[in-house]
Amino acid sequence: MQTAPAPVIVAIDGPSGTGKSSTSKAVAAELGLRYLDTGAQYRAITWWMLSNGIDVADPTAVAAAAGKPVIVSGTDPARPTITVDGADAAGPIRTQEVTAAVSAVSAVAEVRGRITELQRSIAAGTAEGTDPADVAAPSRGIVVEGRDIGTTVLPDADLKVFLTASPEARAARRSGELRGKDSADLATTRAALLKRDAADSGRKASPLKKADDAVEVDTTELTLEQVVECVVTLVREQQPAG
Ligand SMILES: Nc1ncnc2c1ncn2[C@@H]1O[C@H](COP(=O)(O)OP(=O)(O)O)[C@@H](O)[C@H]1O
Ligand SMILES: Nc1ccn([C@@H]2O[C@H](COP(=O)(O)OP(=O)(O)O)[C@@H](O)[C@H]2O)c(=O)n1
Repeated sequence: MQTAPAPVIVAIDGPSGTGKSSTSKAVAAELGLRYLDTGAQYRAITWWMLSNGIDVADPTAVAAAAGKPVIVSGTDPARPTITVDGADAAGPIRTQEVTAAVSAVSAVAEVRGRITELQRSIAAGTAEGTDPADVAAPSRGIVVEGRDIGTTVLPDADLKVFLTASPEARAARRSGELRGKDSADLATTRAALLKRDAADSGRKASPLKKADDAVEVDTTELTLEQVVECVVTLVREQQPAG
C-alpha cells in the first residue's frame, strides 16, 4: 500500500509589489495546493482596529485589543476569502486607510503572536483560522506568502522563495492596480510603498528579511508567467519523483 506524500509547504516572502500574491495563487492553483495571504490577515486586524476606534498609533491599545477579532481565511487559490467576526473583509482591507495603518499594527508583538499562531494552524491543516470547507478537503500542501514566513512563521518550509523587484517596477505595478479605485499617482505610490518597506524591514518583531536558505528571484525583468514557472520548477525539484 502506498502512503500519501507529506504535504509540501512553500514560503514566499518579499516587499510590496514584487508579485507575491499573484505568483503564490498561480503556483498553488497549478500544483493543487492551498494558498494563504498573510498580508490579508494583518490588513484584516488593522481594519478591525480602525472600525472599532482603536488608536493604531498607540501600541499599548493595539496590543490590548489584539486578541479580540475572529479572523478566518479561506485558502482556495481560485477564491481566497477573509472574514472578520463573520463579515466579509476582502474589500475594506484594500483601502488606502488600511494600507497606511497596517505597518504600525503589524509591528506590535501581540498582534504578530496572535496572527503567527493562526498561520501555523492553517498551514498544519487544523481548524483554527481556516474555513471549515478547507479543513475537510484533502490537501497536498500550501503556499504561504508574506514578509516573515521563511524566517519566523514556517522556518522548516520545504521551499523558501524571496521575491524582489526595483522600486520603479513595484510602484508601476501597484499604481496600475490602484488606477480607477483609490486615486494615487506613481510618485505618491512609490513613496508610500518605500515608507511601508522601511517600516516592515526596520521593526523589532519579525522584520521583513530574506531567510538565509531562501532562493532570491528578482522579478523586475520577468513576466508573471516566468516567475510562476520558475517557482513551480523549484517546488517540483523539492518533491521526490513519483
Ligand atoms: N512579474 C510581473 N510583471 C509584471 N506585473 C506583475 C508581475 N508580478 C505581479 N505583477 C502585477 O503587479 C501587481 C502586484 O502584484 P502582487 O502579486 O499583488 O504583489 P505583492 O503581493 O508582492 O504585493 C499585480 O497587479 C500583478 O498582476
Ligand atoms: N507576513 C506578513 C505579511 C504582511 N505583513 C504586514 O502586512 C502589510 C500588508 O501586507 P500585504 O502583503 O497585503 O501588502 P502588499 O505588498 O500586497 O501591499 C505589510 O506591509 C506588513 O506590514 C507582515 O507584517 N507580515
